Amino acid sequence: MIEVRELTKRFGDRIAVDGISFEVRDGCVLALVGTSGCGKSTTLRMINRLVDPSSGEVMIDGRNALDMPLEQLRLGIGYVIQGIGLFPHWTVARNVATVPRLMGWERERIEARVSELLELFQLDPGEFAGKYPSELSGGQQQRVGVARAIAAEPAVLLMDEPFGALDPITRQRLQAEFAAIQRRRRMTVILVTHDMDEAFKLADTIAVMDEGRILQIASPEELLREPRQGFVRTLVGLDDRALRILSLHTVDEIRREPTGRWEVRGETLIDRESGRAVNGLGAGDTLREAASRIIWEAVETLPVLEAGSVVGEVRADDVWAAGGRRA
Ligand SMILES: Nc1ncnc2c1ncn2[C@@H]1O[C@H](COP(=O)(O)OP(=O)(O)OP(=O)(O)O)[C@@H](O)[C@H]1O
Repeated sequence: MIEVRELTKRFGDRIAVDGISFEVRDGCVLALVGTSGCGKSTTLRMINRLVDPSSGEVMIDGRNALDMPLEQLRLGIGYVIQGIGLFPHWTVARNVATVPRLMGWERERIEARVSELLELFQLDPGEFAGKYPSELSGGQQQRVGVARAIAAEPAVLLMDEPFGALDPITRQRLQAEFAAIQRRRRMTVILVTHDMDEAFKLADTIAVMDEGRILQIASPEELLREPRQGFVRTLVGLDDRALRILSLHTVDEIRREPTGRWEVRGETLIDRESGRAVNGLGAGDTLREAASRIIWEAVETLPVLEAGSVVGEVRADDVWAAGGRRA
């Protein structure tokens, strides 16, 4: 658990962070979002004490981070920075092994961990372990940066624009990989981003910052349904909010029992009512994907498939209701 209380940073006359308070519960992801210069990075850097707070407190698992020996604090916190920050003269393996080495892990354990992480991030250890950062693409470097930050399984992970400066496809892939790892490892994460979609995708809670203050801190859905101020409304993008709300929910949440209208013929699924072949939805698909498919196929109902058999169906009305204003 991370607790930040009345944290303030002044640079000369300028207040970069202005008395902010928040908590991140164990295993949760908090996203700090806001426009450039609003104090996101400074907030993050005060937590691992790369920046000294002017006033306020940071508590990590009930201990005051400002009183902890610096090395002990930093070794317990994974940190992914803007622009990657890999050591250029070290191989990928050595970069990933940085913190485990500092912690004095046995050699075999380090090697096993490095291989495990490279595989997790789809970097074949045989091919990549011995390469240098300059021999990698931007996306590969970014993966190594994230692998390095989580190598020693830190309880706390701070990420500053970890997927910035990537093409949209690579960014989405990395976000999905990170989400899958986070589901398994349950680290306590603070993610700085100016990309609202990234925040909606990865965070349990979003804090919207402006001029050093937190304007609103809420779950993604609450922020979309009840943005408190003009700036939050602009940032959240009200025009897209129905679709964004749909992307927070899965087919599994609204699926009904299947009726007898679906017939499996070999590899093909037939809707007996229309006589047309249809593609089923997966239980884990988002309602945004379901909505898109319903519109594209111009149908009222789509089947939900699991391992080739129909396990449910989704009705268009239920999808529209999930994305709409609640009565
Ligand atoms: N070392 C420093 N000395 C003086 N001013 C600083 C320093 N670091 C940050 N600032 C100022 O503090 C304010 C907040 O900066 P910060 O980097 O935290 O913003 P940010 O929201 O992370 O922005 P970005 O998304 O552009 O990185 C800015 O006005 C910045 O110019």
